[in-house]
Amino acid sequence: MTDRLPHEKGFHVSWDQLHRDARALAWRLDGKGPDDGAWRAVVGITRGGLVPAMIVSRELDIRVVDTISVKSYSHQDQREAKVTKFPQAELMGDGEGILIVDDLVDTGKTLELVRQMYPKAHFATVYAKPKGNPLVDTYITEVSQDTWIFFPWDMALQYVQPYRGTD
Ligand SMILES: O=P(O)(O)OC[C@H]1O[C@H](OP(=O)(O)OP(=O)(O)O)[C@H](O)[C@@H]1O
Ligand SMILES: O=c1[nH]c(=O)c2nc[nH]c2[nH]1
Ligand SMILES: [Mg+2]
Repeated sequence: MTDRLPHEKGFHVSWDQLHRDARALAWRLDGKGPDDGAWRAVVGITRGGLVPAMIVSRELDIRVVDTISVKSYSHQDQREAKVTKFPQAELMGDGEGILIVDDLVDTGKTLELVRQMYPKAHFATVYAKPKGNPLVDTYITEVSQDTWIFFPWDMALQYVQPYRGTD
């Protein structure tokens, strides 16, 4: 595929870069929980949030890990998000002391939905675009709205032609 995406820019993230950025996110969150700085649990938003959620839970030694599954549907130009799997209700309460982690926030539709359910949770993403920025409490790197972030699980190493081409 040589056509450009409808986004002007691409931000290609390697596994190594993602690992470093997710670690930086964990360190920023360290000691910031409401109960003597501690967090009760990490909840990853599937699927992209699972990798940073695992890294955060490992760095901060949080052993309680759960997931919430959010599926986005496109109806004409409107994106609508729906929860298809909930985390444990007794664990979550109103979200107090819970770290909810995703790989990125873009339009904010996903976090908007999850925030309505757990208003007291702390929302953390590795990357953020300006539209979704107000919905996230902590993030590491901001990219412009017209940038598409390519994650390592969506990419593979492949041959590219030399800049000057071949004979
Ligand atoms: O701020 P938004 O506009 O809602 O976009 C951000 C969400 O979109 C992507 O997930 P996606 O729904 O593509 O599913 P996936 O994580 O399973 O890949 C990404 O992982 C975020 O969860
Ligand atoms: O891989 C992705 N990159 C993005 O920039 C993005 N925005 C929403 N959903 C996304 N998925
Ligand atoms: Mg996602």
